Amino acid sequence: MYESVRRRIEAESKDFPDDCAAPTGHLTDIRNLDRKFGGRVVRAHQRGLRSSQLFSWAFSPAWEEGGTRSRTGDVDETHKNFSSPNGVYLRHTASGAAIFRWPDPQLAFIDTTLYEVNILPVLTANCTQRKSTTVAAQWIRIAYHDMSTHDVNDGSGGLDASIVFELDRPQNVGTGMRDSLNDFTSSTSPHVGMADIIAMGAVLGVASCGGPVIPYRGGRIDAQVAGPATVPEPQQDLQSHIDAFKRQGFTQAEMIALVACGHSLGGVRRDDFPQIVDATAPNGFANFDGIPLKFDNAVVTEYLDDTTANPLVKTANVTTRSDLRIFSSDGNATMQSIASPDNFSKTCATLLERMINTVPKDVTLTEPVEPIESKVGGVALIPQNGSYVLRASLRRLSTNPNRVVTMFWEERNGQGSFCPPAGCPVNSTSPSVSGVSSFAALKGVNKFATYIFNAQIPLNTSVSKFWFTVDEKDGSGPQVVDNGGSGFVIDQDTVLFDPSRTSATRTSFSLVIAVRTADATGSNPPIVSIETYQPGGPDFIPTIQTVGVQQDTTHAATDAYTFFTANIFAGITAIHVNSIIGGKIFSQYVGSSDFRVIL
Ligand code: HEM
Repeated sequence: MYESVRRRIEAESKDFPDDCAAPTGHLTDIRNLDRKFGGRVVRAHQRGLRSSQLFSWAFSPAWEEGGTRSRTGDVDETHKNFSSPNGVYLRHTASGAAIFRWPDPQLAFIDTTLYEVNILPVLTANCTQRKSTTVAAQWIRIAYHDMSTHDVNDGSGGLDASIVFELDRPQNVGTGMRDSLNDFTSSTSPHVGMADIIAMGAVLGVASCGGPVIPYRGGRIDAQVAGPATVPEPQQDLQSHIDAFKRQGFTQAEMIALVACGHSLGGVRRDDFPQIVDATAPNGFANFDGIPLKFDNAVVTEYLDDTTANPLVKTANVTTRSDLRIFSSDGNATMQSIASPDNFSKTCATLLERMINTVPKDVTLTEPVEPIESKVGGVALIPQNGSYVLRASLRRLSTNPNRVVTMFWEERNGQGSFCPPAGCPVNSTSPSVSGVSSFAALKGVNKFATYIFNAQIPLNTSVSKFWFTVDEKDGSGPQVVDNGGSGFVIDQDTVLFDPSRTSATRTSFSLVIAVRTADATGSNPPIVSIETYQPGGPDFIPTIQTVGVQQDTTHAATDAYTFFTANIFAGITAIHVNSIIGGKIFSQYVGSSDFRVIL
């Protein structure tokens, strides 16, 4: 199936408009799909994106509606790319923060990874120490090295995870690179690749050591090949450093400040640079400043008052005193300007944000992703015991014991025949209260409250959409949560991932897909396959595979559905169910966060 769709993309790509029209509507063919993603499907393909990755994008919209790669600004905001000289390509919205329109697996995943109790914030919590340095220092260094391939002259390179192909270069010496990628790889998903996670690492690392909270945007695209070998090295002369930073998009003053910001944490390892760190250094490690567990201005003040032990300033090997040459290159003017804690923090916030947003010119980043106020997830429509069960959850950013959350749904068939005009109401279970990440706490979020719904829906009416009201019982009245007006649309009920019949062992999943029997038989048998996403192994490159799905009579045909099963490895973290039924393409994405919730 993928081959044929790929051929169609190639055949038809020449007359795709290159504008950013993003029509809504059903996904019926690949042409619409490409338009829906503003031409990105074809452009990504033309750039040589692996077709497997392309199809992860292409088939990513859960329930077809919404469009996963549609950025949060698509719905109601201005739609313009701004580029700054250093290759920061951002789409701006009037509101300034990303707007979550379910299903948007990209934003949902970023929110989960940054703000829920998750592996990345935990790994760097309270500026965790590791191998004489900190996790945060390792994560900031890898982000800079990955970004260093950017060239403002042609917009190529930048933070694109090309580092995974560059690890053997002397510029990237040190265990910190592989340590970091090992930390990151399980947190990737079809919509948030390694480049996005590297950028997240820098944001989380800085904040975890008491540094500024840098806004996080997603949307980077992982490179498929190595970039140029352009990471600066300590033995190079000042002019080559000025030239390198200029090519990356930073002026000389910005170079001075950015190096100071980066070298606020961590230090130099003797194993990696024996010519810089001598044998007397404790544990073979020389810190850049006297407060290595804090992202602060000590690297600047110690340099200015000459109490510094920064190895790149003081090493006996004059050739490798790169920080000294850089810091003093404008007569210390820049270092003096960032000597106060406040100026240091503000300058570093700006420059580090620019660093992580320095991306190849054809990448458009989302708006900053703040904790999502009303996050819908775990949605599944399951044929069961003579009706459907519609499962869904609504996560709110605070708890309130008085709050009443009600779900409403509307029929797909025979509208008005079953539900009143205001929709069929469904009560939630008592909310489950969960903790937040340390990063969410810095944004003022202390607890999540999640409301779970199980709506019984007749098979003959089915469901077209659902929405919620949230009443805080504080006199302000119920607030409608309806996905920006569209409701949470269940686009189709022909092919449904069935979590209730799916089973898991320690090593595998037996995934069950329900196909409506009327469409599953006859002369046009359904074609169902599952594309699976498994995060990268030792090479840090994810595996995307297509798995065949067989009709499975161990689940007796019932409730107008026939069941298909695929056996997949338990290490899979996301799936796309792709099918052609009666000549129509159907797609359902079940992302990592929902995989956990639904199963
Ligand atoms: C001319 C530019 C630069 C040079 C020559 C340079 C050089 C170095 C060297 C030699 C190390 C020691 C690495 C090791 O021992 O394995 C280091 C560490 C580090 N660098 Fe830079 N660097 C530069 C710019 C930057 C920038 C711009 C950043 C980030 C904004 C940065 C962040 C770091 C961090 C966080 C570490 C500590 C890593 C750890 O402790 O594991 N560096 N740098």
